[in-house]
Amino acid sequence: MELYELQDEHVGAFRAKMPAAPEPNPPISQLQTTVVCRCRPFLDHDAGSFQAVTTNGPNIYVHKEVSKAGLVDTTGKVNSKKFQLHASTACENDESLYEMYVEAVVEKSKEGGAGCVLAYGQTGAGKTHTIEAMMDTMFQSGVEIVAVSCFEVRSDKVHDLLNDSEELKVLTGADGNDNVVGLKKLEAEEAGEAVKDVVTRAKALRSTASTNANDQSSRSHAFYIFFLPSGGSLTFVDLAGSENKADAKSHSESENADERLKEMKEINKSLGDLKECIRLTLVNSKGGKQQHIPFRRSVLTRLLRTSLDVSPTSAVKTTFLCHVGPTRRSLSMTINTLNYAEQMCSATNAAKEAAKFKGPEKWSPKMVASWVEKLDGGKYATLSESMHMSGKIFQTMWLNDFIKRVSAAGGTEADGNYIYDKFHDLVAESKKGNGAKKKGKKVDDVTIEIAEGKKPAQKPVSELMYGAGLSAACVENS
Ligand SMILES: Nc1ncnc2c1ncn2[C@@H]1O[C@H](COP(=O)(O)OP(=O)(O)OP(=O)(O)O)[C@@H](O)[C@H]1O
Repeated sequence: MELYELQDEHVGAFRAKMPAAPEPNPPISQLQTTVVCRCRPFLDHDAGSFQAVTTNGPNIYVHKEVSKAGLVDTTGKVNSKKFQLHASTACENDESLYEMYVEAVVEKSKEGGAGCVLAYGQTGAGKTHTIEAMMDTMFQSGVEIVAVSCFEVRSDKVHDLLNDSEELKVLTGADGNDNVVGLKKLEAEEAGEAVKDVVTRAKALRSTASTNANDQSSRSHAFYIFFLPSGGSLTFVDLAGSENKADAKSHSESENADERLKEMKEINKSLGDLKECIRLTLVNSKGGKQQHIPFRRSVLTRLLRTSLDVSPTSAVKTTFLCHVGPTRRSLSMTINTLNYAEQMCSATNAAKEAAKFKGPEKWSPKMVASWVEKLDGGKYATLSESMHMSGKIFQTMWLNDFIKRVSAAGGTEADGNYIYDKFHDLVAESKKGNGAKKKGKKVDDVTIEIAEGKKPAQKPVSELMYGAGLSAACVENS
């Protein structure tokens, strides 16, 4: 028996012992940003390498051979490392994948909102396969499309895939959003061909090349934008794959070696910028000192900015489909992809938690009284009864009036000063985004309620950048 077969047996035993994954709560379709891992099936060229990825609901395990002092265990033992996203899938067919993770995004666009489905991951992991299958399934399901635009981002420049790869500029509008200017928007009835065929034509113009990992590797980031009768839009993004040294080696042996290597560096740079934005999005969503997120570092991150908004009130409903290869051969890239996917997922979850936090100025009278009761271990508990006023009233109250109130309840001037200062500190804190989340700070166990059903008004798609639907002003009709 070959070693990889023994290793496969150990992975099989690991899978057999795995408990059933819990149902996602809340259901995936209710998330504004969803991060899913898709592991592509085994292909002929994977032969000779063991199955290094196990998917089980939100849990993804990667497996690596056990080795001691540089020697691989010859009995085939494997070690496992766990990652957690919103969901994961291995052998799901394309239709099921669409139903589970893409249909809700399409529905949002049908209602007039903005949706984005984005494929991320290493080269050869199946991004193009998935994005094309998701678009095809959408066409087959009869979604009505009124217009389409397609472009690619190559070497930090935008090229119109419906207009002979014409180079276009990205400009920042008065609203701060970045838009591709002059992009061709082909109306369905004007096109004289089905939208599906328009997309096929656009795909043919996209730059591809052969690499070690993939015969038909995409050398650019492709954006396909569909405009729906509701005014909503839906964007499918097929990112170029991140590459490792082995792929770089194949480039150095190819005919256009210099060009290929330059291309690879550009792709890795833009993906590096994207990773940095994801990393800092996580830092910021955890509260604490807010960091500058360098969205402007590359055209890719400028254009993905609204789709990277992980807050539950984000204007764009987004599904990130992170792709990994199934074998041991791609393990280091798989771990890298999952690390960033996990950061994105954590950022989404942290932003959701942060949104639950209600600043003290929004507290009910009961919450204010409860806070005073527990302040400094109950030192001011006897005054809490006289504190039945809303956080809003407390915030606008003058100090002398507050002290009078405290004195009437039997407190001292110093008590009044102290409580007044503490409350205003808390208001300032929450405005900085730190709120109750900041380490060492507690809003003294006051129940922080979620402002249910109070979502900010959705911006009309026409005001948003491409990811949320191309700004109508910036798309030139054919
Ligand atoms: N779910 C799948 N089912 C069957 N075949 C698949 C699947 N995913 C990927 N493949 C096959 O794997 C190969 C690589 O897939 P694909 O070109 O989509 O990778 P990619 O991630 O887009 O790569 P690159 O970044 O290099 O463009 C292709 O031959 C594709 O047909």
